Amino acid sequence: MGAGGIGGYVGARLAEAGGDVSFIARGAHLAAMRQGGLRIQSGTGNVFLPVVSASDAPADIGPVDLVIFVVKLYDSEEAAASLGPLIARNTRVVTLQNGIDSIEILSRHVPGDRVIGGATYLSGFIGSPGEVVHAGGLPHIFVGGHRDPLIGELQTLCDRSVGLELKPVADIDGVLWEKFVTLAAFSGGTSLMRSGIGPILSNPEARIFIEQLRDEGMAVAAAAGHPMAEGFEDRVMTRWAALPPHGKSSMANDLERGKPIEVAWLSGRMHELGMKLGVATPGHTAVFRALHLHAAGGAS
Ligand SMILES: NC(=O)C1=CN([C@@H]2O[C@H](COP(=O)(O)OP(=O)(O)OC[C@H]3O[C@@H](n4cnc5c(N)ncnc54)[C@H](OP(=O)(O)O)[C@@H]3O)[C@@H](O)[C@H]2O)C=CC1
Ligand SMILES: CC(C)(CO)C(=O)C(=O)O
Repeated sequence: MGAGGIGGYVGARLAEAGGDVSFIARGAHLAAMRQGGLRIQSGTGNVFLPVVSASDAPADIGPVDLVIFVVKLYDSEEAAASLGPLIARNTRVVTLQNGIDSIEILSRHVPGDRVIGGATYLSGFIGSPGEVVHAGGLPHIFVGGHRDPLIGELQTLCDRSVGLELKPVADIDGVLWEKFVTLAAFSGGTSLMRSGIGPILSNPEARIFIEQLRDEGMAVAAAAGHPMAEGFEDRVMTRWAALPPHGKSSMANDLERGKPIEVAWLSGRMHELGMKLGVATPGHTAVFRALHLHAAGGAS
């Protein structure tokens, strides 16, 4: 559901590994996929699927074993409400969306015990209709449901794939919070400073700002009962260093293209939690307020 930067990439890799994958997309991207298939440009090997099952109507596809839910957060409510025709008695819905709100949103539309949280450090975007660019990042996809046989089947498929490393975990909440803190800093920093991560880390003032965002996120997470585990700062650096110097967050890419942005669920959520929990978040509050102007896309 949402065959974009992440959904298009992950779906194509699963199809390449032999999975039976249908893509839910819309607009020019859907039209191009129907006409000419789906192309993935990737440093770990390009993919071309000349014929794909793709539709904007879940009813055209019908019940499936697993839905991978990767629309933007601002499209979640509508997309989740449309999932009905895909859901059978044993269907699982795995969300790889950023932030900490996705499971709750999905659980308003799908029975909560079918919803499985997840997070990925892959990076991708739609380069042109029908083409997804894999921009690097780490290939890891963390998911809950570590004892679920369906996740076991997904694991088998990912093990056969190129470039997808599925990691089922017992504590998905911890993973989601760690991704949230890491990403809120990365997205806020690369969006507000309009720069890739390389120049930010090598400029002393810019680096202080992105590290401040990281530290504010850590303080908020701790106050919310989700302290970052030992070695967090090192893991953040490893993730940021895995991206090319010009690598930006998906939010920064969307901002540049005049698309709506997920700031309310990232720096905005940090700001809101900070107010509620009594944690100062001057950096995230500044990002949220400054980018609020562009939250709905359009104007630049
Ligand atoms: N991109 C990345 O590198 C990463 C993204 N994420 C997270 O994954 C999620 C998805 O991001 P990303 O892959 O970048 O998103 P994209 O915008 O690239 O892809 C989402 C696609 O879903 C389509 N879509 C939305 N709603 C519907 C619908 N109801 N029916 C059919 N198609 C629909 C969108 O169409 P349209 O374009 O017309 O809106 C778009 O093509 C976000 O929460 C993001 O934060 C997580 C890790 C990395
Ligand atoms: C930083 C990244 C690519 C994960 O590595 C991401 O989650 C995003 O840009 O939204």
